[in-house]
Amino acid sequence: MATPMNYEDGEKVLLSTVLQYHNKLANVFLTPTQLIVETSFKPRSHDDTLDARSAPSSGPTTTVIDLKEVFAVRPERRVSFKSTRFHFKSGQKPCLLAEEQSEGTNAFSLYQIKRVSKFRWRHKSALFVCRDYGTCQIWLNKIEEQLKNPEWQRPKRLLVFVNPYGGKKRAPKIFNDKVRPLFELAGIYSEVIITKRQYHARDVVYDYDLKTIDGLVCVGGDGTFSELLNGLLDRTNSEANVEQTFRHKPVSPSIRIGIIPAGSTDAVVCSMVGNNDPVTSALQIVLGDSMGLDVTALYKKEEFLKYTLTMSSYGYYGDLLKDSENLRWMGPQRYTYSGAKAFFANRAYEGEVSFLLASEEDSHPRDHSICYSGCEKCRQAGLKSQQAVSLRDVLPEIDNGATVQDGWHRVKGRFCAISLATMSCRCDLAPMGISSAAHLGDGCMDLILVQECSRLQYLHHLLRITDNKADQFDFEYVQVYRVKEFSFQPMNEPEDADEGEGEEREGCGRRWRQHSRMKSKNDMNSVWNCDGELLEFPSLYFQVHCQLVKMFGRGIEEQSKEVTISCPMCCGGYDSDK
Ligand SMILES: Nc1ncnc2c1ncn2[C@@H]1O[C@H](COP(=O)(O)OP(=O)(O)OP(=O)(O)O)[C@@H](O)[C@H]1O
Repeated sequence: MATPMNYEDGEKVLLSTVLQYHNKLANVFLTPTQLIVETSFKPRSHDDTLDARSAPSSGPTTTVIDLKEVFAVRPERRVSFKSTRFHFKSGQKPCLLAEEQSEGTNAFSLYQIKRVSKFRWRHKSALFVCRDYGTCQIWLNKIEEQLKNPEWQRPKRLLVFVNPYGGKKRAPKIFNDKVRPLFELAGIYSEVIITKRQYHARDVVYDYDLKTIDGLVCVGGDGTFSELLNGLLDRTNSEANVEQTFRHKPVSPSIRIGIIPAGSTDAVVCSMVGNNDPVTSALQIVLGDSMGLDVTALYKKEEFLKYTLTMSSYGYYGDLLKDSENLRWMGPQRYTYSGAKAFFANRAYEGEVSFLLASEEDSHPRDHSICYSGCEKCRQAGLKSQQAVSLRDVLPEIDNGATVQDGWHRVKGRFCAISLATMSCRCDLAPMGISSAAHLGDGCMDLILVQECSRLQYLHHLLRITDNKADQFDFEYVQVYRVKEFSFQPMNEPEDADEGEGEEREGCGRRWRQHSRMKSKNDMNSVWNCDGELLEFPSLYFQVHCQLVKMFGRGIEEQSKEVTISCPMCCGGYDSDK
């Protein structure tokens, strides 16, 4: 075994030996963050076990494996050097081959992610063969040690909720076939709870001993995630003695949440990853990447109702959801069907919207800046929010008939749709999202107002949402603002609202209730669709909180990076697609 030294880039070399890598001999170096494989066989002076004259004369290839993208190292069955395809001339075999008789395994595999297509990840393995058992053990131990780098915050124990009811009811199969094997390979222990009813995940999270786990994972849709998030935030606030009163300051939970998409819309995952591929999401959890996600607190007038994450919408999307609730048997197709019905009804609702604009430096919904992994806007916003800097002082001029008072802007009118997007809300039907330039962690919401218009005009707007290159806001009857707070007052306030039957439970300063049963008795009004939950009370107030929750994930990668092991030899590696 060679003595420690520095590699060419200055990184400390922890181990260096000649190993066999994809049937070729290679100088292999382990640093704290990389495994460097030099397959041009030029033995270094530190390795005296090789006969330099025996080096094959293939061209030089250096492969750098980023350990941040390696999630497991595992011993393999012993590999006989004789069975490998060396073509050394007689008398030129390197002397390490003579040690093949020793006991125990002499081979290990390194499991790392690979990018197979836009935003989709899979994993592959690379086999390394050592001269003997002892060398193999040293490599295994040293690599395992590096993979435990505390900065990478990789989870070891997870509490997983699997919703067998949402989407196409495939969550249990997705978890067992695609996710569990990856977690096991990465050495993650997961306690699995199959949800048995609505709010099951929320109730468990409220009481579970969270100190025993490194993260929460839900296998389901946006609704399942919303329940989990609400349970966690309620609990965190309660433990910090924060009453969830009007415009309260919620406390950020220390535990992270991951989502494996298995719902109908999966807008959170699509907005965070770029697709709703369960394997990609599982691999992002395994790697332990973290990112902050904005959360919006929702109030019925001044009474706190819940936290939302994706989109809250009144009018078209509210009517659509209300109609689709009785059509769950249709699966995700119900949204297309109910969407068509709501479109032909072409209703507009009267009311007044009030909003507090984000400051100019927070950017604009039409600035075409997509929130990619490592987004600078979100990074800056996260820093500002930590420093508790108020961004409400600078308010730009706005047009479209809005009046300004006390920093609040007000627009009265009749609206086909009023939507608030806390994130871009990508999904199959809206590949770039409801608001493509919305950010995941900038502490802002995009407010989209579609004034009363004809069916044809509304269709133009809707079609542009499905077109990933078009600007869905470029119409005189559509206005879009980046806001921090928002409220809606219908012109015909319902006098009486049925507070609903069903489950109630004391939460910190509020009563958990099946909000969907709150019924407005006024047909002049629409309903709110908040994260896919129906709220039949029109007067709502929203306030966004910058990066309130920490998620497992890294955001949408701007462009497919090169495959980490970029040499022809790795093509024979194990492919998780197989
Ligand atoms: N065993 C169960 N039986 C009935 N409902 C359940 C059960 N487990 C969970 N639920 C409820 O199912 C609801 C819908 O789940 P989920 O949001 O995951 O799927 P979805 O609505 O199809 O997807 P999306 O929200 O992405 O459109 C959740 O609100 C959850 O409370």
